[in-house]
Amino acid sequence: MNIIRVATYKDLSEKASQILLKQIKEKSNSVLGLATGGSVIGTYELLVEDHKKNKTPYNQIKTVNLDEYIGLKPNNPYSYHYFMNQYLFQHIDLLEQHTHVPKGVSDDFQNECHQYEQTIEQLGGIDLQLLGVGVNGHIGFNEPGTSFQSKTHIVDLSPSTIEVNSRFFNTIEEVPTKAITMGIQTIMNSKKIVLLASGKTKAPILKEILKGEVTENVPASVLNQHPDVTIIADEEALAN
Ligand SMILES: O=P(O)(O)OC[C@H]1O[C@](O)(CO)[C@@H](O)[C@@H]1O
Repeated sequence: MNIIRVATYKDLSEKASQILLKQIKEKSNSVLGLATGGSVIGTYELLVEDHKKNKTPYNQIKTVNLDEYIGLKPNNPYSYHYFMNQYLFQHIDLLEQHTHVPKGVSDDFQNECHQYEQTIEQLGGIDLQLLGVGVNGHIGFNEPGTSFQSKTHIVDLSPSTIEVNSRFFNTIEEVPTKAITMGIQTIMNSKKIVLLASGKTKAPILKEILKGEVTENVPASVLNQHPDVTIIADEEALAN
């Protein structure tokens, strides 16, 4: 595991955007695995700024997102589809048909999960997967106890996740209790992984991950078994 220590969230976003831009420049048809949540907003803002200034092309880039809340349509302002359009997709020349976000509304979720895995396979796999990490160690919405062999599946969100993510909703009651998420095996099949950890709330879980012990109680600990993981963490997240 390669740990890049930075001072602030701004520096973390700067570093992450540089790594993504390097990937895009080296492989213009890269398949990027994308995340949502607070950790990645600064990175997406810098990619948009770069595109406006330097016209970095995204027209051959494909994207696959980690997760989506069950019950939220793509046009719901609280959905991850909406998040991605708001913070990234609508500001760059990425083709909509090249973006893939798991469907939060479907009459056959088992098929949706299977189709999502098929999509990733047909794209040739993920070249670079961007991750945040939940305070309980979740990656995507893979909560503690999720099998390391899991593929895209439906999850019951943990109380901790519902509580923490309620900050993006009006009330905690509005937070969906289920989600569709890439599985841990799906994530681990990515060629490269970049995990962002910012702020003091992530210090305890980051310490767990960096211990090196691999346990399904800490989903992100599985990254210790991946050949090409970069963790970008700021001082607060690395404070013991
Ligand atoms: O970056 P945040 O908002 O701390 O979220 C961390 C993780 O939690 C999720 O938002 C799921 O709750 C992931 O998509 C994200 O990587």
